[in-house]
Amino acid sequence: MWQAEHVRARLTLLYPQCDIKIVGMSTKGDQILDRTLSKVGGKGLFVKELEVAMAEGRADLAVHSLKDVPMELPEGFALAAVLEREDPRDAFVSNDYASLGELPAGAVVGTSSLRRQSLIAARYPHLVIKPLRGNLDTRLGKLDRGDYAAIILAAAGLKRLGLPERIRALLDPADSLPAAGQGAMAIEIPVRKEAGGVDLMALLAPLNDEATFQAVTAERKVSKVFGGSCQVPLAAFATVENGQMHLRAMVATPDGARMASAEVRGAAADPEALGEQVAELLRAQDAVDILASCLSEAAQADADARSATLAGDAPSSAT
Ligand SMILES: NCc1[nH]cc(CCC(=O)O)c1CC(=O)O
Repeated sequence: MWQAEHVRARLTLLYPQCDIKIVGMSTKGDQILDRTLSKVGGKGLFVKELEVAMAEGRADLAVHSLKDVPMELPEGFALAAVLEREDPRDAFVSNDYASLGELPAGAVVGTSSLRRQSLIAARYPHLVIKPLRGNLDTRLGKLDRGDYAAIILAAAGLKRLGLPERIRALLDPADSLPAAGQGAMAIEIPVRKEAGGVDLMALLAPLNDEATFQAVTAERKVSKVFGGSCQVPLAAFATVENGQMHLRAMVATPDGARMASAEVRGAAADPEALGEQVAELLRAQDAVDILASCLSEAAQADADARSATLAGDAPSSAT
């Protein structure tokens, strides 16, 4: 809702004659909270209902966290703008500790992101990672209740909601490489064919931030090359300065035991090529094999859960 309000405010400044209404919606990704996103089926969960509303003409555009937008949009939809990025980093949030490095052996860290899980497991094998889902208030509530010693959240969400003081430390991208698109908002529109309608793409173009657009295009390319799912730990993060891009990416197993990482620099004007290059470097480090082992592990975990249920055990829950 904050993001939708933000886009409305920006559009109202540009087009004061427009009356912009917000249609608040809750999506599957908001509703299913007892499973990690990778188990609910991943990307698309925060997006589908909004696309249905646009297809039915109940909405003209949708505002998303780009991180939750699938790499390939369904036929008939397009991204019209990517707004200037908020802080893309992961944030360490705790009431008792100032950083991951301070946490004692056995301390419980909350995150449901496979990417964050594998990065923490690789660097801090003495910590225990437990799932954590829900909106920001729910997650902070669980931390405050003492369920976790610390939790990892996107800094962008905390900053947008006016809670920057909850951030005890910002994780250096060199240690905790952000997810593709993290911290960026995107506007999705239906590509309507009928003549005489307004050209939404052109109307929204002034909200697009070119450097952010280039960075996230490269990041999303890497993700797309490796299947674009959030069933696997994958990070891709680009910065753009003076037309030059620095793109870093990583794939790993959830336990952090196997990891491939690579970086490239080049002209920001050709983000897809840089995405391809970094993907090529990752492939040379067995990225495909690493990801295949993640997927077979996930399939095995699902099969185990199913047979446990069949055997009469309580279904496993992620609380
Ligand atoms: N569904 C998870 C999600 N999608 C976008 C954000 C944060 C905001 C952003 O990255 O723009 C979050 C929460 C988190 O990672 O803590």
